[in-house]
Amino acid sequence: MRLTVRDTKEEVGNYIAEYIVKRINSFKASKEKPHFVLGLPTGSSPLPVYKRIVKLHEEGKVSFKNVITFNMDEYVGIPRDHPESYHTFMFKHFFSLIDIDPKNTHLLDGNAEDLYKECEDYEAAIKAVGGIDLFLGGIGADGHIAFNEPGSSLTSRTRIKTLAYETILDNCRFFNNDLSAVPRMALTVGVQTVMDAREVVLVVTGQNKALALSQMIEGGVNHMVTASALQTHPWALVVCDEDATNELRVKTVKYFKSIERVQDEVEAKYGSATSSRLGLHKATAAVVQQLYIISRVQRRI
Ligand SMILES: N[C@@H]1[C@@H](O)[C@H](O)[C@@H](COP(=O)(O)O)O[C@@H]1O
Repeated sequence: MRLTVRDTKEEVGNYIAEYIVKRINSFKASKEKPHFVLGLPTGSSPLPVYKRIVKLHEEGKVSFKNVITFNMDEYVGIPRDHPESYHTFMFKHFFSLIDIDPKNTHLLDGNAEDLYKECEDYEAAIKAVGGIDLFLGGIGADGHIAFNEPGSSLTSRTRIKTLAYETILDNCRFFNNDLSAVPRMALTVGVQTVMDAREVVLVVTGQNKALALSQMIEGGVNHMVTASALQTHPWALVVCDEDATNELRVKTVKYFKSIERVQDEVEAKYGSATSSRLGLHKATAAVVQQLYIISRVQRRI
């Protein structure tokens, strides 16, 4: 797992937006795999990401013509056109502002007649398009990813979940602070559904996420902090702002910042080849070799 720290939530949004746009633009469509498949979250933290992607789209720097999306979750029992439904959120802040074909956007239907079948069909739909290439996620104050509340199985798949009281309290701000108006249940992709994505990027901003961030990065893999499962993902990136680092050890933050500095040096030296994992691997190997040679020369001196 990599951690990238930026000063503000806007900078976090810009960084992730540009990262995702780069991925979409470097995707090579083929007959077998004509679409880039993107997993998406709702919440206040990803808003700066969507804002920046929309801007890049307006500037003609990215198109969503060959992108398919799957959202992480949706409340059960509120109308699709409710101002706080995740359907409304996604169309308002993203889908209506880009050139995506609405047929290519997928959201769970929290009003489906058979909610179990809805969840099974969602997993099947993800599978049918070859899995998710990049899953963008947020984190709850209790460390949940999507709506996988504490105690969720780390091998869970799309299903119905009862929301934790902490999450209901957190989300109350979106429902005019009326606790009774917040839905008590949701449909959510499982931890394993997220883990199956080829790449996962997590947006973590604000002081209220600091404890969850330290638990997911410095604690062990634990079902009480479901986002910690990402520690075992082969390609996970967490991007946070300074406020969210408040509970991390200074050493942890310094460590990840140093990794980023070295990577920047490598990229400056080896250029765009490093944007691919293979390129980065080769470049890193070359740098390691150089450092080894330098250290031997120094020892002789
Ligand atoms: N189901 C969503 C999560 O996917 C999201 O990560 C979380 C944090 O939201 P916010 O970014 O508003 O703090 O809210 C909800 O619980």
